[in-house]
Amino acid sequence: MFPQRLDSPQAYDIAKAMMDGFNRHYRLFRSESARAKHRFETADWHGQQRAQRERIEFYDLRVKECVMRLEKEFKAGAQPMNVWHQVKLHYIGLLVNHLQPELAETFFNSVTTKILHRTHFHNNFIFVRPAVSTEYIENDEPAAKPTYRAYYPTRETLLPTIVSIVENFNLQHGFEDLPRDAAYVLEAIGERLAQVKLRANFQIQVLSSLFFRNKGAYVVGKIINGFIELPFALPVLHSPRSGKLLIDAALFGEDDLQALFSFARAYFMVDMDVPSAYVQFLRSLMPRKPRNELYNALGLAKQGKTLFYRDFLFHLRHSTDSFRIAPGIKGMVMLVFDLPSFPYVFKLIKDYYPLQKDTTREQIKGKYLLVKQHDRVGRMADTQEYSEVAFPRARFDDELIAEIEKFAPSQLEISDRDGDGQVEVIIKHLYIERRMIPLNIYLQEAFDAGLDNASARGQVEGAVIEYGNAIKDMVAANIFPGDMLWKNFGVTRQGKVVFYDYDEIEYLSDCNFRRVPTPRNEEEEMSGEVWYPVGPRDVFPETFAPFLLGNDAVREVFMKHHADLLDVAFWQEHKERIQAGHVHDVFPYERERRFSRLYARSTSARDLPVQDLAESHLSRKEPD
Ligand SMILES: Nc1ncnc2c1ncn2[C@@H]1O[C@H](COP(=O)(O)OP(=O)(O)OP(=O)(O)O)[C@@H](O)[C@H]1O
Repeated sequence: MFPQRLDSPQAYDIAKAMMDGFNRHYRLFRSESARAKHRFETADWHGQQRAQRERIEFYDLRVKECVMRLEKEFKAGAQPMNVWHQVKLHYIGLLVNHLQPELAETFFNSVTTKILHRTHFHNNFIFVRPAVSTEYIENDEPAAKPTYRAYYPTRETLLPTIVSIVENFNLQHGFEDLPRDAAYVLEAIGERLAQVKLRANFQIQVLSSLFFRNKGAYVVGKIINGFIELPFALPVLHSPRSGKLLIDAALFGEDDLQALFSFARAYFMVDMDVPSAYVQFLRSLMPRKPRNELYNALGLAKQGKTLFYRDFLFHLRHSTDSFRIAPGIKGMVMLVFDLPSFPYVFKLIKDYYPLQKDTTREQIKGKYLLVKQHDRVGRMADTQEYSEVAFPRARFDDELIAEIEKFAPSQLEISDRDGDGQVEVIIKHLYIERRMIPLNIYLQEAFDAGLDNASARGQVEGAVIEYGNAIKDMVAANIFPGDMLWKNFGVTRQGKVVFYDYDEIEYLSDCNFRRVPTPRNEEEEMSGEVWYPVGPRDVFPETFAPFLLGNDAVREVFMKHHADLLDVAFWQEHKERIQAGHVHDVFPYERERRFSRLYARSTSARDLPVQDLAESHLSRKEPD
């Protein structure tokens, strides 16, 4: 029970020190995100990638600092429960006019659980649910930017409005030809508005900060007319020709936006006063995207993790199915399980691996961390790392328990640790990621349907093309997946192929791509074994074929679209380009969507023949 009197002389000071710790964290996080604009303006791509990587570490560093301060100044761990209750009440008081209360609550939880030991009883001390609302928060200071701005164009003023939307971001680097690009955007919008009556509330709402990632900056907003809302994003890039800025494409609708904000991409850098207001706005553009993934996409991963866990507990209460071993071929190093009614998988590192997997728990964790910090280019699933996760024992099927007892006993505790009468399965360390359809299962479904069936053939063709594209995107981003078997890739809701098996991943620049040497004698030639010496990072692309291309239909599509993946020169050239310092372009939309493909850059969009514009309408959507 909470005390009715706040009589501890130290409680306020502890709460205040904790709040100072959070404020320092958010100040540093925000200024690093805000500097993305300058890095974009000056085309400092290596700097942008470094900052994206380093910012991920900020949170844990600040939590550690804060724990140390509380221990040193207040002997926080030795304070009685009564004082901790008061600390929480004071902290809630400090949250009332805070602009990031939900993040500050999560920070409180992180610090408190480090100081006090995690038990059910201590749920009283942390924020299991938010105590302070995030609705309608705005920074009222005169110099503060609003979360979004509204523009009220007419049909006649749409073009200058688009120009001023972009100019208002005040980018300190000139555009190649902004009126030209605005005309392209206008064409794209015009197609959607042509037959529509403009209503009294016709407006364009645009988030006040740009979204930066890699070599791009994105304007994000929505067009509102009557009861219709149309989400859009405009990618701004540096032109490879002139070095000046240009709007590269116009993305519209929920699917385009989902692809931009995909869990398989790196996090954005956005200068935000009130992150919850950004999340609320983004949620109105993508209502089916869980809030935890939006926080993740904004680089606020700890908040993402907190929300995910709350959603998960809520889902557990409102479902009755059981955790089971995930469908597909079992992993050699990872033990994977899922809950059928819930769209995520849970992965734990096994205690034992077969001989061919020469690795350790620490090395595997290192590979997962590498992926987290690297640009995932839409091709590598993001994972959230959890420790000491408790599940109700009654919801685990016995086969799964037996599997964990056999392969990962060090990770398993089955007990009523918190003494509430409910036996729990407690897993020491887990990764959680989005569930996909394993590519081998996806292909098998098509084979089972019979390849004389056009849709099954299309499924194989699409999957094999996407598989090769996924590898090529990773290669461009300096990632060699290591194990490229079909089973290590998954297919997302929108048909995109994404990699998820990270234990053998390497930087491409660390690999040696080699040809298989010519045998020197008959004995070598006839040998069924590898007779030539192989170094730990040697890769022989011509040997991929037997593992991948056993099926004729698959082989035909693969050889038509991706035969270069079997050629050592392909890999070597990419390695050299990366070593020369080239930073790849990542387009979170199909290349056909680029204005440079749709329209000849030199002509004004208004001069284009009508069918060219109509074609742009037909271009395929980028799947997520
Ligand atoms: N995100 C996911 N969605 C759906 N199924 C998954 C996912 N991740 C893993 N799986 C399933 O679990 C299996 C093992 O996962 P994973 O490939 O990560 O383990 P591994 O031990 O690293 O594999 P390997 O033995 O190839 O090294 C996969 O083959 C797949 O069937």
